[in-house]
Amino acid sequence: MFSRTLKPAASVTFQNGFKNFSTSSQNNFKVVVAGAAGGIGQPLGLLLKQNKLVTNLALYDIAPVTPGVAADLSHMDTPARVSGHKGPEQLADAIKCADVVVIPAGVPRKPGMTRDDLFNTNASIVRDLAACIAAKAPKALIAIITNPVNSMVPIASEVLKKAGVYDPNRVFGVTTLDVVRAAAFIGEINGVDPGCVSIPVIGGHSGVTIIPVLSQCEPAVKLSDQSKIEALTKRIQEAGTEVVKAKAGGGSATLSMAYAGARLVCSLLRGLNGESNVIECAYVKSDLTEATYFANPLLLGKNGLEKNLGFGNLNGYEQGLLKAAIPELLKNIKTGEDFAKK
Ligand SMILES: NC(=O)C1=CN([C@@H]2O[C@H](COP(=O)(O)OP(=O)(O)OC[C@H]3O[C@@H](n4cnc5c(N)ncnc54)[C@H](O)[C@@H]3O)[C@@H](O)[C@H]2O)C=CC1
Ligand SMILES: O=C([O-])CC(=O)C(=O)O
Repeated sequence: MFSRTLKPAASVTFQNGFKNFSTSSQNNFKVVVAGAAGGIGQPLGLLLKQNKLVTNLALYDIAPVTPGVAADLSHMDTPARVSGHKGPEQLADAIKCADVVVIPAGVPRKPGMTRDDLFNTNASIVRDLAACIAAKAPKALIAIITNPVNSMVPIASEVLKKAGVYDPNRVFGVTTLDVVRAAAFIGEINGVDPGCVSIPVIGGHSGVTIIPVLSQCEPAVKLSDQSKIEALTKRIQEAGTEVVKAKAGGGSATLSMAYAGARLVCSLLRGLNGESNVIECAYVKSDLTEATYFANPLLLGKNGLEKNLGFGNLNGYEQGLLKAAIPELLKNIKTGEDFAKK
């Protein structure tokens, strides 16, 4: 559907379509949504049920409505077979033989909270899900939506390490919404279809760790004034809070997140399916900076992360953003690792 070029970090095609699948598709992937009954989980299930690469869609949640969500989606006339799994005793069945597990399980923010305020509740949820994935589907690609993403990815990674099945190429923190938002805002500024905007967003997924690399945007952002570039950067960094405030206690972004999550899962499946030049930004184990996890454009393939494409040249302003992000990322990563090692 969309075709993008990401430069200078990569000069390959960047695609986010849900429907443009190669005719040689393997078409038999099992995708698990853990947290499937929630604000993100339900529309994410709706989008994944329409993905022709998904033949088996397993919906897991602890909420009583879970079998109902599965029954509801199963009436759609698309090929994916839907199963519902409610509660920890049905988790192993949901996870077994998964190709991709996407995790939106956990509590969202209310106004006045930071993503870090969610850590205490969400850390054990992600730890326990990761432990089950390690046992039942150790080769699955894991896409973590749950906040704080910057700490949840290190937790899942440590759990997989302890179980002896860690593969850094298979664990992704979902930062796709930052990319989607940046493209939406720039599309509006430039007066173009946001689907034609290619913009890498690097770093992590909270406040100052979200670094839109506006100097690499294609087409170029039509803002000449540095103060406007800074205001746009700030808006992208604080876009989650913008939604939290607008929902006034009713949670955080769900629909745009489901859209972004479905895009990443689709790209992971296209990579698994052998398609070439599939590129997405995500937060992964990294040695590009001092931070041991970092988000930037990645080439996806049959084993998950095929090649880390780096982040190319940053201008002076962006270098300053990176400098501000690193201490925060280091702190978030340590919090996650310390929790998992307890
Ligand atoms: N990475 C990103 O860009 C974004 C991340 N988020 C995060 O996604 C998470 C989910 O947000 P919403 O869907 O709005 O929340 P929600 O409260 O609507 O849904 C969460 C779901 O998780 C389920 N759940 C809780 N504990 C569970 C467990 N142990 N196993 C399985 N399911 C469990 C709940 O029953 C509920 O159905 C939050 O942590 C939020 O901050 C939200 C937006 C963007
Ligand atoms: O802001 C939040 O809490 C949810 C989130 O991560 C986002 O919308 O980017």
